[in-house]
Amino acid sequence: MKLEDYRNLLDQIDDQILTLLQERAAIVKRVGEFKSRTGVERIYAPHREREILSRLEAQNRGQFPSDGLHTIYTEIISACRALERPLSIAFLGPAGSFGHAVSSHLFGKSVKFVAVTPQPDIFTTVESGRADYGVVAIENSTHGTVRDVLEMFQYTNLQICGECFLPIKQHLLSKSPLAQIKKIYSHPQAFAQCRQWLGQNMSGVQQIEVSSTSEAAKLAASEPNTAAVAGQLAGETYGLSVVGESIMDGPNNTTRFLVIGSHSAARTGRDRTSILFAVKDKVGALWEVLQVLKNYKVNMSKIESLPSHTKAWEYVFFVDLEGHAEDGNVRKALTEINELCVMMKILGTYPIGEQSEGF
Ligand SMILES: O=C(O)C(=O)C[C@]1(C(=O)O)C=C[C@@H](O)C=C1
Repeated sequence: MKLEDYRNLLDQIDDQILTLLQERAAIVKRVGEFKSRTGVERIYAPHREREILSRLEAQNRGQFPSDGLHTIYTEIISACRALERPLSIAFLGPAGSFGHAVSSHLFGKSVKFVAVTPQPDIFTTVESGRADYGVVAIENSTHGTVRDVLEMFQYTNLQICGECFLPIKQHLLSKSPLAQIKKIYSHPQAFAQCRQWLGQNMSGVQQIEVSSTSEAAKLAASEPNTAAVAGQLAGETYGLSVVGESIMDGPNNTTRFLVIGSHSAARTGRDRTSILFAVKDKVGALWEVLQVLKNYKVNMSKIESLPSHTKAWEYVFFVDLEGHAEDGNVRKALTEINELCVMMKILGTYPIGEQSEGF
């Protein structure tokens, strides 16, 4: 066959793909009409999106590049979802942050992005309806919990409806050569993730903490002889070069992000449930709660204590459990924990996050 013949075949395939995309779009519009008529489900159905992506990835068996399939399908669903109603997503701004990268990985490009600073304000942005969903960083594998985000869960009625694990690569970005850098901007978490490299290679250079890595990149782009510790997307967004590549101390530096909105997700079979509770002031109170989880064979993947903010030295516990809140064993365990505790709140039940490709 000649090159032209192959190209003719590709044209025919592309025509078929286009016809199918048009048919898909028409059906999704009807799904949107059905949802608004009946009110059965929200436009964004994270469990359903996960089901589609998992099914196609399993069926593909690597015949089409797996990352490519994920990206294409995220964008197909994003464009179709926008036909029902375009969604707005709040992330830690300005543009180019890791939160921005995760938001577009999860929701695709056919959404309106709303840049918000600092992270706790993402909660108020969603609560007030200025955005439909928010994406917040909750913990990092090297540096631990993002406390100001965790604390917000004590006060909000928003629900967690998704999560995503993002391998984070921090770089030293600048318009100037390394030897001329006098000041480095970054978010405190990013500085903490790169402490060793900065100590060895940039000792004596002033470090200035700012509200996000993308803000740091924006500042470094506007001032000579400055640099930012930030990710690749921030560097590309503000036209900075990589003068120190992958400078993080831990090789598997990963951040966990949560999606918050007005609802949780339905069951997928691989789910997580986050709860917050306060125990009674008595011997063994926390042990009793953990015993309930053991009895119902519910695996706990995280526990973190926070000051209760109502009384000095009183604590609330933030716990992640494996399973959906409607799974029999989880439901029974939650009922018993609720009876044992002074307060218990389900923060959300949602599909276990996948590890997204690094940015
Ligand atoms: O199945 C639905 O609920 C849809 O609205 C359709 C669709 C899709 O494009 O397949 C779009 C948005 C939802 O988040 C999930 C899936």
